[in-house]
Amino acid sequence: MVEIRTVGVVGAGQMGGGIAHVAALAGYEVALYDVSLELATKGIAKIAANLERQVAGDKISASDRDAALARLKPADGVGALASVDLVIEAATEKEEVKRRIFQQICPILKPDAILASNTSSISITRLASGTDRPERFLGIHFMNPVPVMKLVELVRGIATDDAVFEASKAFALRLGKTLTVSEDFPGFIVNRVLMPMINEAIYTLHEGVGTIESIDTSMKLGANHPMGPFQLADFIGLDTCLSIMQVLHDGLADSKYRPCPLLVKYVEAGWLGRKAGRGFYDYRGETPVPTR
Ligand SMILES: CC(=O)CC(=O)SCCNC(=O)CCNC(=O)[C@H](O)C(C)(C)COP(=O)(O)OP(=O)(O)OC[C@H]1O[C@@H](n2cnc3c(N)ncnc32)[C@H](O)[C@@H]1OP(=O)(O)O
Ligand SMILES: NC(=O)C1=CN([C@@H]2O[C@H](COP(=O)(O)OP(=O)(O)OC[C@H]3O[C@@H](n4cnc5c(N)ncnc54)[C@H](OP(=O)(O)O)[C@@H]3O)[C@@H](O)[C@H]2O)C=CC1
Repeated sequence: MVEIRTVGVVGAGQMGGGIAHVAALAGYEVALYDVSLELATKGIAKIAANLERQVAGDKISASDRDAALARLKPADGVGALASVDLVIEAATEKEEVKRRIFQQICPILKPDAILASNTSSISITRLASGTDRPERFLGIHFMNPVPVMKLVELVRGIATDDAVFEASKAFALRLGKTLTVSEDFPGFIVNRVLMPMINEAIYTLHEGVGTIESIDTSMKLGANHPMGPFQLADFIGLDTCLSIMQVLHDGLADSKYRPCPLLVKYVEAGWLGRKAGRGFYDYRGETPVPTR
């Protein structure tokens, strides 16, 4: 069986940071790579703050935190990925961005390194075909926030080796996650179900059926969701939500997946949700205020 000891994470945003966080806590040496050393270093500072939250909440000890931080290194260039056993790509949900990253890193990786994508929706088989290692490529899809959410969806491409799949399974189990396996179709399981719900909430707003607050309250108190659909969309990132809807719409060729024009407008405005300070809510004040 292939053994994973060291991990590289590409993309130091909310998901890459979360993946690096849980991998370091589980004992893996982790290199965190982004377009600049500055962004990778910023990502590690965010992880330190989230580890601190877990110490404050008695979820981990101060020595667990220190040990995890000692295992995390910001990468100064792709060379830092040359010795890792597993790379998890968690960059922006755009196929061309991911393809460019794979072209850039594949020549540097060990020939037997496993390459995984945390994509929310894009075909694993298609991404794999743009690499030098379709047999050693798969989807390892974490949920946000990674340190809190229990699920990891595993997705094999048409060519994924059994040994690679088993090693990835063992890795995710060592992180304490519960696994589901999805076939490689647009949005896999979670986003095939979740994202049309969020998109429908946006249509419900767009058509004037309810306000942002009334729709969020309805779904929290009426369906027991921990966050309303607008809070959740802002949390995920509206650019990511739109990209996922576009993958569902293109890949399944059914008009029921058409992205709501209001979602498109928010993304075009750069109102991408919490990470941008504004989305369906404005986060720049003391408390979030609905933007319509
Ligand atoms: C788009 C995709 O491809 C797939 C996806 O991920 S879809 C999105 C899936 N995620 C969801 O649906 C999240 C839904 N929301 C929730 O479950 C909850 O609102 C939440 C867990 C995010 C926050 O819960 P909350 O009770 O409102 O907030 P809060 O009290 O601040 O946090 C709960 C706990 O999580 C911890 N936490 C939250 N974010 C954290 C982070 N990034 N790192 C570490 N710990 C974190 C907090 O420290 C807190 O721990 P304690 O209970 O020990 O204090
Ligand atoms: N948000 C969510 O709830 C979830 C997202 N995902 C998936 O995880 C992936 C990342 O999402 P998320 O973390 O939310 O997005 P973010 O926007 O928070 O982070 C993406 C990161 O990737 C970086 N990046 C962009 N291009 C490159 C590149 N060429 N090389 C290295 N890094 C790059 C971005 O840098 P810069 O800011 O400079 O562009 C940014 O730091 C996506 O595929 C998404 O679909 C999966 C599960 C849940």
